[in-house]
Amino acid sequence: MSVSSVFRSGLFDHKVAVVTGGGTGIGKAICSELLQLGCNVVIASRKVERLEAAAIELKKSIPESSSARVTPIPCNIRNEDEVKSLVQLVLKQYGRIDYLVNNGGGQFTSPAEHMSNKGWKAVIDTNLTGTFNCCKEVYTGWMKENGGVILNIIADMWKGFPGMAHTGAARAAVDNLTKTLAIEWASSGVRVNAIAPGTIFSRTAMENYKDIGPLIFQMSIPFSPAKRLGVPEEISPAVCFLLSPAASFISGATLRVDAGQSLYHATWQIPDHSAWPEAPEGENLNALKDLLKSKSKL
Ligand SMILES: CCC/C=C/C(=O)SCCNC(=O)CCNC(=O)[C@H](O)C(C)(C)COP(=O)([O-])OP(=O)([O-])OC[C@H]1O[C@@H](n2cnc3c(N)ncnc32)[C@H](O)[C@@H]1OP(=O)([O-])[O-]
Ligand SMILES: NC(=O)C1=CN([C@@H]2O[C@H](COP(=O)(O)OP(=O)(O)OC[C@H]3O[C@@H](n4cnc5c(N)ncnc54)[C@H](OP(=O)(O)O)[C@@H]3O)[C@@H](O)[C@H]2O)C=CC1
Repeated sequence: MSVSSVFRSGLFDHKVAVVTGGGTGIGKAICSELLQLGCNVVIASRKVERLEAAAIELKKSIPESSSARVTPIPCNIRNEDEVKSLVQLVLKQYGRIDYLVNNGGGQFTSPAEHMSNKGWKAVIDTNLTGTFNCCKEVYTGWMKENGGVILNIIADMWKGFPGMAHTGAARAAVDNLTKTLAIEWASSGVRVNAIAPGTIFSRTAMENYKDIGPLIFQMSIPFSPAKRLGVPEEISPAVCFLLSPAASFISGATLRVDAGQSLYHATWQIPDHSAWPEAPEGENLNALKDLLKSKSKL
């Protein structure tokens, strides 16, 4: 199927997408684009007022000719019962769930040694267990019999995630979960993929880090090969592509949408130290010592 025939207004007419964290940042950009393509969108997250305000704003994305609707449903993805009731409510209201976008998530910054057990669990429960809860309920409630597409938003954790060990571990696990579910659920006609964004600026993402938020995002700029931050509107097109029939042969894949950030150097600074064990004695170490001596003379 050619791209030009797929990406037109009405591509997702009468389809239904559930987007967790759909009221802010990346999630909101995804919902805006899906609505423009005719998709009905359910936005689900914890903060009711913010969710309802976002739904009102998102309605403006709906073309006049479209019958698409946006519905806010409060849900904490960490809570299995709340996820079950989310899926039941969507099926009652819309009768189908074609797409699930697991975008809701996040973390706080902390060196691993200072992370409390509660903080660790909060991040693992949100990003890993929350994603699993949503996948499982949407699959058993609808996609097992009817097919569909699942898209998991993960992160740039390819070189570990110093300063955010909990989220690095959770997102790597979701990368693996994506592959497992792509195979287990293939026979139901369900495709499962992931997107790993680079550093993506939005006001809400920055505010999550309170006072250090502006610094975290500013300091990331030199670490991007693009020498700028991404914005949510640079993630949503990739999401729509992977949900669309243009990606009908893509499953179990993780697409890095990061301007090459994951291939470039990392922000974590390792201070100079002499804590590492000495290299083994021998001609190579001697040659290395000679090299360092001659370097120090320069
Ligand atoms: C930078 C570039 C990359 C950007 C990537 C992005 O994702 S940007 C998008 C970013 N967007 C998001 O991240 C949005 C969503 N993120 C969130 O809602 C939170 O980050 C959450 C996932 C930790 C859940 O939090 P919650 O309050 O619902 O959870 P809770 O009440 O169940 O347990 C909380 C426990 O966690 C701990 N703890 C929490 N904060 C801190 C901290 N600052 N300091 C230290 N510790 C902290 C603490 O132990 C606390 O327990 P306590 O000591 O209070 O008894
Ligand atoms: N911005 C970036 O640089 C990057 C972001 N990401 C990931 O992309 C996703 C979107 O982040 P972004 O838009 O940038 O930041 P935001 O902080 O704007 O979005 C996070 C969203 O997740 C929702 N959320 C958090 N916890 C839960 C929960 N327990 N149940 C339901 N919803 C929840 C929040 O809504 P509410 O508070 O109402 O629950 C919010 O809408 C997140 O998973 C994030 O970690 C990954 C890599 C980089």
